[in-house]
Amino acid sequence: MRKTIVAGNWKMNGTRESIKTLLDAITDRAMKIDGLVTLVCPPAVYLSQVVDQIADAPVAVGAQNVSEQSKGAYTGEWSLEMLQDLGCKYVILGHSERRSLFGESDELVAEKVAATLEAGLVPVLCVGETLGQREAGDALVVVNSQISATLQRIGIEGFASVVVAYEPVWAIGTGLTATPGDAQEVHAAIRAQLAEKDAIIADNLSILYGGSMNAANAAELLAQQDIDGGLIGGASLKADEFLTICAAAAESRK
Ligand SMILES: O=C(CO)COP(=O)(O)O
Repeated sequence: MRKTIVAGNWKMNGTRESIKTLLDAITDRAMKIDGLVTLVCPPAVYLSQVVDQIADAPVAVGAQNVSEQSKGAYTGEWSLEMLQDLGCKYVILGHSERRSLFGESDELVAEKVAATLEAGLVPVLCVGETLGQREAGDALVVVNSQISATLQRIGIEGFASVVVAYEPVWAIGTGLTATPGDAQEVHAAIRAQLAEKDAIIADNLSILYGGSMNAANAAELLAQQDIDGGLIGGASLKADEFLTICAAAAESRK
């Protein structure tokens, strides 16, 4: 059975104080429902604070990135072992901001996914096309090739423990959202690509949508057959918006 996952990617935002306030509001009202995961991904420097504050609340914690290296002379990086040590369960990998601003290639992202699986954490593998690629009619080709790079590295069995997030680059932080139909088309194409290798693994894979998802548009997106949750940026910084999306996700499981 697929999990429904609502993940807040806080990106590079917050202070100790603002994160405490936001998290208090989320943990107060987070729902404990079988198969529903509420996930927050704070900036790395605040991971420890967030893990401590969550205590027994039904909220999981993820990092926004990790090194593929295990330890040593990698100034500015952090390792999977460190994330494990903190009690972090998920890692967002291959976000389009990492790909475009920090030069992360498909191959590097695949390497990070493999290392994350090996460490027993759950990778949230992000894929998505640019506006130019969509306008050229290449959205599915681009997304399928991003998935292929990781598939080659970890094999289909690896996808039994991966979460995929489809985030069209043109929808991130722009207020433009993919129509439910367009998003569903890409989600179905990702699932079909993996189903060619293993139908059961593909069917159990959670595929999240990201890109200007908010309290107003979440229910319609989440109602799509192959949309199993959201990876939320801006709207995850407001507790009410985020919790409304979580409630829509809970409703979509019924
Ligand atoms: O990049 C995103 C989540 O990873 C989406 O960001 P927005 O929700 O701000 O568009």
